[in-house]
Amino acid sequence: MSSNPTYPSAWHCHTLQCGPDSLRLCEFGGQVLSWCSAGKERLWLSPLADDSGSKAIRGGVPLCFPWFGGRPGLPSHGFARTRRWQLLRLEQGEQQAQAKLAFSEDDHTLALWPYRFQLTLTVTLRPGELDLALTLHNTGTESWDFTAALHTYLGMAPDTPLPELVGRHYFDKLSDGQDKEFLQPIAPNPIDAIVPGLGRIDAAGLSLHNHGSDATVVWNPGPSGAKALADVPDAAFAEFLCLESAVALQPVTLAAGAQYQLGQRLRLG
Ligand SMILES: O=P(O)(O)OC[C@H]1O[C@@H](O)[C@H](O)[C@@H](O)[C@@H]1O
Repeated sequence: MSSNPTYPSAWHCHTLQCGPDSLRLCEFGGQVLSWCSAGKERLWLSPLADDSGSKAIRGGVPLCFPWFGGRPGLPSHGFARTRRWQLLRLEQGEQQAQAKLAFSEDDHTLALWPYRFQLTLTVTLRPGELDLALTLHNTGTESWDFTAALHTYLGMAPDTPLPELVGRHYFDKLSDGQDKEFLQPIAPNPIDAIVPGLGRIDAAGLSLHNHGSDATVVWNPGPSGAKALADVPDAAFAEFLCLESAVALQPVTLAAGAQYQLGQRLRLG
């Protein structure tokens, strides 16, 4: 297993290589940080991302669980992105490379959310393709509800044309969930949209396929929002767009012993 010395040691990073394509991921948060395909970085990672290994990393693909969004007095987007995951497997290959990480309850998570679970993230890299599959397993004896997201930060301008979104209705988190119609271009205004459904989105030569989700979340803080975020450089709102595969509209109830999969596949072309 190779670890990556260029990222903070507190993140515990590893590299996947598949032919010329490469990917970096870390045990902290079970988070993918970088995906280089066809010679280009496809994700965005903030140069000001917290490097302590105790706060959420701004960029890559944070995993939100067991809730998406905020809850009074509890960590934003749950706790999965701020805990260390266990690397189970890392396999390199010319046609396919794969990593598997897992995360289960511990005393810290039980104090915040009193349920037993196992999350498994399978990251599969193929030439021109990244597949992310998050399996949620209820390992306890009672059912629990969750919302969740693969909070993907794409390294593309927020005014990138998104033809599948134009004209669709969304819930606007910036105005108390009001129903609005999606218009382009987004930038330079902030956007925080929960768009029901939407299995596939094309964005600047990249296609995204979401599965297991009830919505795609589109987020960019805009200039004023970026200024308010300590871990985003002021002008960097123009460098990324989050297109998230999410269970955000309706919590899913998972019975004891049951499993659920939420995923996103990104493909060039
Ligand atoms: O700053 P955080 O906790 O990583 O969240 C960033 C954004 O994540 C998005 O998914 C949410 O819809 C936004 O409301 C939120 O501001």
